[in-house]
Amino acid sequence: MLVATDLVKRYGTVQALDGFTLSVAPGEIVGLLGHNGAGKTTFVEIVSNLVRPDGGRVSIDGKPPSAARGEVGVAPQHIALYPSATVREHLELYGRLAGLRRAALRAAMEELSVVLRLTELLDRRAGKLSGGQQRRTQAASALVHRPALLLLDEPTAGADLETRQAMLDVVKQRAGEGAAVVYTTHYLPELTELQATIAVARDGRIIARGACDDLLQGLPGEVRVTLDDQEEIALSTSDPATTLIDLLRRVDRPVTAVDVRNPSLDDLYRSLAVHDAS
Ligand SMILES: Nc1ncnc2c1ncn2[C@@H]1O[C@H](COP(=O)(O)OP(=O)(O)OP(=O)(O)O)[C@@H](O)[C@H]1O
Repeated sequence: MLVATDLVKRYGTVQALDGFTLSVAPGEIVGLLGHNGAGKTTFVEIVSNLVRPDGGRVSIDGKPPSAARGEVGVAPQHIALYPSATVREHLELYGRLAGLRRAALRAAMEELSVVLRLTELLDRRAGKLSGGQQRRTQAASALVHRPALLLLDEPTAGADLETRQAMLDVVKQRAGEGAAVVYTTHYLPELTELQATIAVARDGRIIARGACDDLLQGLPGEVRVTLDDQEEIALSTSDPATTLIDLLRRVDRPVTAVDVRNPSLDDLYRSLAVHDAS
């Protein structure tokens, strides 16, 4: 669905993208990770036709971004709503811009209002909504025309639990219906919940890409055993089960608690030394 190859983008002396390559299949959710400044937003802006690359190619269902705008839904990182327009007016505007009319527009608005918990807010002005309510309105505006490609740039930044869950639900639903999704986030557990594949960006390119389980293979997990006098033994291991059995054989005091932690996305992130560079 989305194929981006060797994208290059410079801003003066800053190399925002430096050979950024990423493909997303229909129905796939790609969790795009990376430190601040890694190039994630620049990539999203190029695919949404807001920014022109200096080099490389983007194909959306075989078309360049300029010819594929109707197939793309974008929820930018920063809130971009019209403060004096209501939630309903936003949905109508974005739906109409994408060619939806009358019954089809009403049905799309109603469905999204339910799933993004906006029904009670439809006649409120966007400028008067809370941050989470604005996030949901922004996502609804991106989704109303059922785009085949969804670009969600940190859609849950600053969101409370209800907003986060609504966002995850709608993303799963749309991917289940065949949409390709690029989902940038710094909250790694969301990607596990979304069963996303992972792409890690660093310095303007993708340095790791694949299924979560494959990327985690071989990374160390942790085994933690607490003894009766509260002493704790913690071992880093790539084979937690065997390490635990060995450890339990060796300790000669009563064990009061055992904790086995398999490698997580946090460990992957750390192993790639992806630190917040801001
Ligand atoms: N319009 C611009 N003008 C100048 N520099 C820019 C512009 N947009 C992005 N950059 C620079 O390009 C680099 C990549 O920025 P980008 O916003 O793509 O990173 P990001 O991975 O989305 O970061 P974050 O996680 O903070 O959102 C950064 O060094 C940034 O300062």
